[in-house]
Amino acid sequence: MSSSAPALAVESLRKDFGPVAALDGRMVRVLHGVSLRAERGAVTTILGTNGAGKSTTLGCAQGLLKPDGGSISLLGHNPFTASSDLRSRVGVMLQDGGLPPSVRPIPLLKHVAGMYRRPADVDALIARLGIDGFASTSVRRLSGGQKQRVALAAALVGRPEIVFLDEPSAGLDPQSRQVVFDLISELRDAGLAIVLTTHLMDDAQRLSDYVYIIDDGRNVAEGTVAELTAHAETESRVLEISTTAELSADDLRATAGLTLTRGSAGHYRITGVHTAEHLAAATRWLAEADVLPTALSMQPRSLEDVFLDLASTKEQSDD
Ligand SMILES: Nc1ncnc2c1ncn2[C@@H]1O[C@H](COP(=O)(O)OP(=O)(O)OP(=O)(O)O)[C@@H](O)[C@H]1O
Repeated sequence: MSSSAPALAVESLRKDFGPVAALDGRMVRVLHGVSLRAERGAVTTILGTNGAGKSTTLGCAQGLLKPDGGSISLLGHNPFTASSDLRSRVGVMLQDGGLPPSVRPIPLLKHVAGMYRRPADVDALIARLGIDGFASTSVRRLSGGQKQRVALAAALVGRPEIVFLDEPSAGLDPQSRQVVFDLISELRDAGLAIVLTTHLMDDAQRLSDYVYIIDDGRNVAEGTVAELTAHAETESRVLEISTTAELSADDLRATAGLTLTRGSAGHYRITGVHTAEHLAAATRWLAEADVLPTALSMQPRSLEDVFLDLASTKEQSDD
């Protein structure tokens, strides 16, 4: 990562909303001091469960919401008071696209490009993202994945120095997803600061140079993917199980601190396997349930496991 000033520096950010009628007209604090940095030439990912405060943090970082405390530097400026000059150096891709429904994608992108002093090569971007394949369809009639590609192109067309991407691969088929991943990697290598929010842990694990996990408006963990999973790797494994039998998380809960989660159909994961005795307890539990799996395998923990652990720790402490 670059040693120069970060493209985005958020320090001890606080944000209140309200007054909230359901709280007798009181204000509600949703950010309690979030801090993060996004470097140039890096993908910085913000992970958090629904309602953790990701959108609020990014709304403040983009100058759309006024913070109630802390500080934000976006390309060296306060985004809430900065001039439109700063906006032209920042790209934003929203989850719902925010695109006008009645226009066709190519005139739209050319129009957006016309608003910038030194736009990207629009035709190259259109070809790269396969937008010419649905050029005659108005935005209203595009599929979710097609809209995503147009929204990504619109965020990049001004050749921003920092770009905010909200779920950039949502709704994309595997081929388009790969195109988007390759483009993000190239832009990162060219020095762009990329701030990513996603619920897709595979995306986060594959793309991120640095990850912040926030929960309930606070930082709970940060590091590279390797740092976040390495410590876990030496301490714990995941037992992956394939079976046609129905396994119940409730039945396992009392067993040696093991946790069962259901993945895709017929696939389960048991986390909390720290020792050989834990593994024996897990297989004993399967035997007692008279389940002979079609496949069993031990895996290192993924970013998703780290994230789920942090989220479940929070749920337990809320009980
Ligand atoms: N205008 C508002 N008034 C009151 N509360 C709000 C407002 N906007 C957001 N909140 C609350 O702030 C908290 C954080 O919301 P935020 O949208 O930032 O979460 P998020 O991490 O982006 O969630 P998601 O993954 O669901 O998009 C939530 O509890 C939400 O209900």
